[in-house]
Amino acid sequence: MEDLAQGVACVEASGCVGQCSKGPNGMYSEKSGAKGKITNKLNKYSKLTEMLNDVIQGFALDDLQSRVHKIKFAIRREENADTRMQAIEETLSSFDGQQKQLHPELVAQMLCLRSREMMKADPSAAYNDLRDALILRPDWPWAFVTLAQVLDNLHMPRGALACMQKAIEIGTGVDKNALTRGMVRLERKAADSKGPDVPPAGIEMDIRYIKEKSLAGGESQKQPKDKEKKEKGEKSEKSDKREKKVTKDGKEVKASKAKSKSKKDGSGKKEKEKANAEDAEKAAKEKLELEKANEMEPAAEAAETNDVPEEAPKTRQESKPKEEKKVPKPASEPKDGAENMVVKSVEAFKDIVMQKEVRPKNLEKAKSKDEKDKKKEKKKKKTKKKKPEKSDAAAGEYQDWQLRNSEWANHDCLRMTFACKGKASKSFESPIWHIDLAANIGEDGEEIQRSYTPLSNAEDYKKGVLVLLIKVYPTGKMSSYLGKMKAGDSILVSRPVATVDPQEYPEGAIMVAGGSAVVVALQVATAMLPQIADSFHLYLCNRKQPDVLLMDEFNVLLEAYPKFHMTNCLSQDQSPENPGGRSSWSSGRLNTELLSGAPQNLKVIMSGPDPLCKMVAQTFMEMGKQEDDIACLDTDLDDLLHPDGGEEEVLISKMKSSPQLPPAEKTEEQRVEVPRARIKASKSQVISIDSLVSPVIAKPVAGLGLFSSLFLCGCKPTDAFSEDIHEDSVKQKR
Ligand SMILES: Cc1cc2nc3c(=O)[nH]c(=O)nc-3n(C[C@H](O)[C@H](O)[C@H](O)COP(=O)(O)OP(=O)(O)OC[C@H]3O[C@@H](n4cnc5c(N)ncnc54)[C@H](O)[C@@H]3O)c2cc1C
Repeated sequence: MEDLAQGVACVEASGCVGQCSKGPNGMYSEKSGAKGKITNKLNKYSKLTEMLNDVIQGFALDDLQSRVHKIKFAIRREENADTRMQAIEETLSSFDGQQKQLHPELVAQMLCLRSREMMKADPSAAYNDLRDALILRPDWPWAFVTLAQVLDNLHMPRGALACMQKAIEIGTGVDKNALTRGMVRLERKAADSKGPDVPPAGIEMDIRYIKEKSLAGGESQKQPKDKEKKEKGEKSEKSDKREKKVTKDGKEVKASKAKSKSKKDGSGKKEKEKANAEDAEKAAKEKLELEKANEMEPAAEAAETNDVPEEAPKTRQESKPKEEKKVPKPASEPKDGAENMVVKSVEAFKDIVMQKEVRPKNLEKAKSKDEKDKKKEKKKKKTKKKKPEKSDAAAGEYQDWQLRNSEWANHDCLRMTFACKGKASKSFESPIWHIDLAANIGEDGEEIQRSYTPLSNAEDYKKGVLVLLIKVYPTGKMSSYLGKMKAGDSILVSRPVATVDPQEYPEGAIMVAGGSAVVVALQVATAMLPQIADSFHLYLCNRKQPDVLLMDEFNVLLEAYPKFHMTNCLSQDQSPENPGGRSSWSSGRLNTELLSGAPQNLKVIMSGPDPLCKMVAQTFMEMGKQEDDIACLDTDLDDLLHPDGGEEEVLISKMKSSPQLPPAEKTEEQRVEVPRARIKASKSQVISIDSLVSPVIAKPVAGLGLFSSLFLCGCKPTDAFSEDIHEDSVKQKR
């Protein structure tokens, strides 16, 4: 979304918009922070562009942008790594010069995608791609986030931290809370490493902002200088060695001399020289942009010798001819129209970069003003002798909760009790709610988030108590991690998040729950039963009798509410002989006959493994229900019912037959100053308006006030619950 909105809107992360079952959702509002128009099910490229069209007047993409964004959408969802890489390479090589000049952001985005593919196998290539992406888009937070991952993989936590800081500082299009959590882990790593980062061979730390922080710190703070000196010595030795070339007669000479010799020999062809000159001009300009935009390490040796050392920052322009600074500027002597145009667009791009460069300074000013204001505020508070309010999790942050106790509720379900280490949030948006748990798991410390519906209630949460019932899957990332937690261990817990809005079910509902979704079912039933006009029908699906949990609680509700009907389905077991209570029991899988027993005017809520939810949705649709009448809490219903998706999914294969991207439609003259909206996407994001040059649209955006906001709720329903038969086919969706 952020890529699509570039130039017209900044996308920022925020909290949930409370419609998880219909997510991913997008929300646009006129005032930052206030809730506004929500668009549901933003799970297709076409739906994203539809929403932007809808809320941002004047939003438009040219053919090239549309095509590349569709390809990116498809690449991100493609499971086969080779296919992804092929599509990326094809797209990158299909950009022509004009397209690159007109849409540098698209090239940067593709480079970033490629670096993600290569970060494990070839981190130095991944680094170089990101470096090139940052030449094209120096203020793109996502490139810094990706660079952080690359440096983290290279065991360079300080450099990674600097990248994360930069991404947070720029702030658009990233989930700052998630990044802050990532920083905690990196800080730990940096503390453990006790010294400056050590860049491995092949990584030239040439982005000064990152380099300074990466090579500083710890006990060895003094070392970097010596080390740098030493490195520099080694470097010039190295570059000296590299400069040496072997002439025909077998003598080693300095490369520059070798070149002038070849010139004297008359071996250099005129065309080659011209091409070299163009390359050199381009490379010099790009290097200049990067130095300015990212405070790149100036190539000291080059300044001295007028040569660009071979180990100078590598763009994919490959090698740079040594005489580049002596080359007459093509700009002053345009040979033909096309050449002139390219030079012009380079200049135009430079202007854009320079303009963007101004932003951080403005930000700095704003920041120092902010700091002054904060200081004033603090002073005021001091004089009033008021303690500063401790922040809670209401803003969407996670808090540390400590495991106090855990016990097995049956053969695979753990009942876990947590206590909040700080002050727990008191803001609840719905009586049907859940929390998200987040933890860095596995060797890579990958951040995993999963949703869980507490057994304990809202009042308990406010007091800082949380009881969860967790079904532990041996192959499940989060559940097996939880299974290994010991009393005293901590985990990050989100503020309460709305799961469904009971107001949308005034008559009642039909609910189908598989396995551990029993907790969700109990909460939904408890919240809905007192207020519904008709009835509530629960189908609880398990494999065997010992899997069935919380029947005491359900029996209490069955006693209290005659409008509550419950059917227990045991797919691999007989019904119990004397189950007690009002619930009915059925042996065998849930089927059409059982489902048709519920009143067909009621809407459906499902939670469980994908195959179960898919079967239930299809059955109800055959009975005449619309997709809108069915909510799936775990997986996007559209994905379940139409797994082959839309046009973007077949785009990668189509690309092979027509790899050439369409010609760019707009010239740089068509770029105009437009107000920049601010988008909020969630796990959500806010749009604010700055004035930036937009490469996206030709018309100024009208009608957006200074605080216009668009929230994008990424509350993508997570994977399914266990319903016996389907366990292995459940795919992680989050
Ligand atoms: C609103 C909401 C509330 C939820 N509340 C609870 C709750 O109270 N208690 C609870 O235990 N879970 C709950 N879940 C499910 C939970 O979020 C996770 O999906 C679940 O714990 C599995 O995550 P994992 O990381 O362990 O498994 P993953 O790493 O995501 O999955 C890896 C493998 O584990 C197995 N597996 C994982 N999940 C399932 C499944 N659901 N059914 C069958 N096999 C599976 C599969 O073999 C799968 O391939 C809830 C989900 C939502 C959306």
